Amino acid sequence: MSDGLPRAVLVDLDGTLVDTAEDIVVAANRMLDELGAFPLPFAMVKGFIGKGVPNLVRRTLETAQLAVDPVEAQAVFERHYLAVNGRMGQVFAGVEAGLDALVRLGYRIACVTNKPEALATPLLALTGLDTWCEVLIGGDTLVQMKPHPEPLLHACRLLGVSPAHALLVGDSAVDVAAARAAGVPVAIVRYGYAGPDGPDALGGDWLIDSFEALPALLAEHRLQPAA
Ligand SMILES: O=C(O)COP(=O)(O)O
Ligand SMILES: [Mg+2]
Repeated sequence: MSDGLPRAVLVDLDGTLVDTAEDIVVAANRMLDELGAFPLPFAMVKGFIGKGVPNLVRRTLETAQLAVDPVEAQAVFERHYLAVNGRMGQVFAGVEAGLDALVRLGYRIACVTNKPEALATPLLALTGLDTWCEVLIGGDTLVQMKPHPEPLLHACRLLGVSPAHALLVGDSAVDVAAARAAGVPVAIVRYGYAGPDGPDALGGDWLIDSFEALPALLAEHRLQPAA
């Protein structure tokens, strides 16, 4: 039963909306090449995605045993990433149809990602996902990024929705931790970048195979849009 409050769906980007791993790994390996190191295997760099670009660059440098300034290396990574951003990245099956159904039902959508704004904004535009996402909180929009609760709380404030009346859809332990700290229910996609133990081990409230499952899940749990 609806109490007339507006409802929102907060969505993660990498591994949830878009399969960005190939673009990210290419950019990381071009950074290593420019800095004079050999490339790292795809699965290894993919495992560094989810805790923001500074963490990904730091772990890539450590693994390649490169002693260079991480801030300078990050600038190199971001230059290469901007050049390939969205080239190989694919929107996961069901995302567009699921988001479209949610918006038609009256849900408001915010993208809450640890990807910096300068990379997330063009990716949402290139993929057309900005059609449905009315708010973007990037990894550098605020002082804190996920797993801190503030990006989720800030998105809720911008959409005028209480955290308990929002839902986060994500793919990683960082998403679950941020959601728990913010008091936002969380659904985990089975197809994302969950890490070695898989999505079942993350402890989300629900596991979904596709965004197309969201309208029914939200209705069942009474996270309904305003009447
Ligand atoms: O940039 C990252 O590390 C991952 O970003 P995400 O929060 O969209 O998964
Ligand atoms: Mg993610």
